[in-house]
Amino acid sequence: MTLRLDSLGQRYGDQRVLHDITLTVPDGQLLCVVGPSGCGKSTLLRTVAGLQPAREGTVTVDGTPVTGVPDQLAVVFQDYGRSLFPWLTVRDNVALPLRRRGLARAERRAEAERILERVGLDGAGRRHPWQLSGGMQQRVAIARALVCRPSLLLMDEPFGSLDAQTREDLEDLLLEVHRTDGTTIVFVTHDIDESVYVGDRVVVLSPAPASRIVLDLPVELPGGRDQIATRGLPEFVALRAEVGRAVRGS
Ligand SMILES: Nc1ncnc2c1ncn2[C@@H]1O[C@H](COP(=O)(O)OP(=O)(O)OP(=O)(O)O)[C@@H](O)[C@H]1O
Repeated sequence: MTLRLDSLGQRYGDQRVLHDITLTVPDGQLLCVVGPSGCGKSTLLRTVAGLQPAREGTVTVDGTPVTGVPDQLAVVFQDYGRSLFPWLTVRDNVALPLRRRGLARAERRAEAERILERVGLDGAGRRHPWQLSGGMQQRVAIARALVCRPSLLLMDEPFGSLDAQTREDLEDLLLEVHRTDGTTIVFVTHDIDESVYVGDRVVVLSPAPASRIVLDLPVELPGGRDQIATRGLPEFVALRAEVGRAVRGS
């Protein structure tokens, strides 16, 4: 799916949050959005998700203006603990979005198990979210987002509160999903290293108020991504420095 923002502006009352954001995310691109706290990253995602109407400008998905939650869209939030239903098993949490598809219960469960295996949670389907670690819960949230095979995936600081090892594992899981499914992904993070590691492209927003795009950087790195080797590449270090300078405004 191709996502297009055209002169997008957002405000809350008198507070101008986003200003003149123009951006095209081609089908299958993994775009990272980085910016200081409060610059409007979550607001941007909520607008793309159709949860909040654009105050200025337009958002289109495959040429159609977004007026409500687009079909084929899935969202993963940072706050995985609150996004899962504690009274449902892991498998039923993951299967929930399939209800709208009219699949029979057995089919929903089989599909949920298949996705759980893909995110490395085979065997956890009968447990409840509160019986899992934070990293496992976030895998469940990712599985639930993937179960409907979305064409557009929005992720709002999804790994922000995880320990470093779990975070790296989930970054690699995301890259694997992106490689095999070709999903268009908008990934919000405040972590500069993470943006360069997972992104095909990094967009940096200026500080509040009236945040705008101050850097739009393609990420071209040789070879496949590897947590140790990639982060040591001179190209990676140079891109990280460029994003860092843009975030700091210098
Ligand atoms: N529903 C709302 N009503 C009023 N103001 C809001 C609302 N949501 C966000 N804001 C304000 O808009 C600005 C941008 O918020 P937003 O959450 O989009 O930023 P962010 O870049 O995602 O921040 P962070 O990195 O801290 O999560 C902030 O000043 C915030 O207080």
